[in-house]
Amino acid sequence: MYEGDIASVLISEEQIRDKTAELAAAIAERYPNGAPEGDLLLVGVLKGAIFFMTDLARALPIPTQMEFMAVSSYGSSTSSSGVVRILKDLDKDIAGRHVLIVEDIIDSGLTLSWLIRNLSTRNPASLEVVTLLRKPEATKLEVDVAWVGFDIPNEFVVGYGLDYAERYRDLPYIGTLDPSVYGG
Ligand SMILES: O=P(O)(O)OC[C@H]1O[C@H](OP(=O)(O)OP(=O)(O)O)[C@H](O)[C@@H]1O
Ligand code: HPA
Ligand SMILES: [Mg+2]
Repeated sequence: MYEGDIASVLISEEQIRDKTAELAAAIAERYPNGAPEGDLLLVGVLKGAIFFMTDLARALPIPTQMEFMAVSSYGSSTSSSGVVRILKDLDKDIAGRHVLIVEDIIDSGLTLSWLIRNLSTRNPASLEVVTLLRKPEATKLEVDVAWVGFDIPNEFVVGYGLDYAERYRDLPYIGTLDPSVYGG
């Protein structure tokens, strides 16, 4: 699949599975009796977080509900446009709910810092973040994140939900993209 486009496998399927189980156990400790004001509400950030969100929900030993929000700042580029747009808002009110934002990656930090600010104004009972990946060298805006799966080098990655121009999301692992694909 995608022969020649992937320069290297950075994180294997098995590593993703093990890390998801580890994160789920850590998250469950934070909500020992589930969330008191109704089930924990997972807010997945489309589209990148879809695979992580569904795997995490199934690994969590506490009841959860799911909402999705779509925001976009990358389009078909490998760097953030700097402008975050809501493409799809939450369907439900989150006031009084325990909310866990589920992200695939924190790169510049722009998307998440914007999202935290936006969701905070809706008065959730608590608001935490779990991200599978983070690029510490690329982060421009520090974001308070409770759980991070992997810190990775500052390279453009694809797979397991992450795209380049909408491609490669369906890869089961996370890999680096050969620069020839985006003309680098
Ligand atoms: O920390 P940042 O520099 O803001 O980058 C992180 C965000 O960028 C990607 O989303 P994208 O805008 O590509 O939308 P997508 O998930 O639909 O691919 C990714 O899924 C994160 O949401
Ligand atoms: O490295 C990345 N890959 C894919 N999408 C992204 N969005 C932010 N950073 C990345
Ligand atoms: Mg994208």
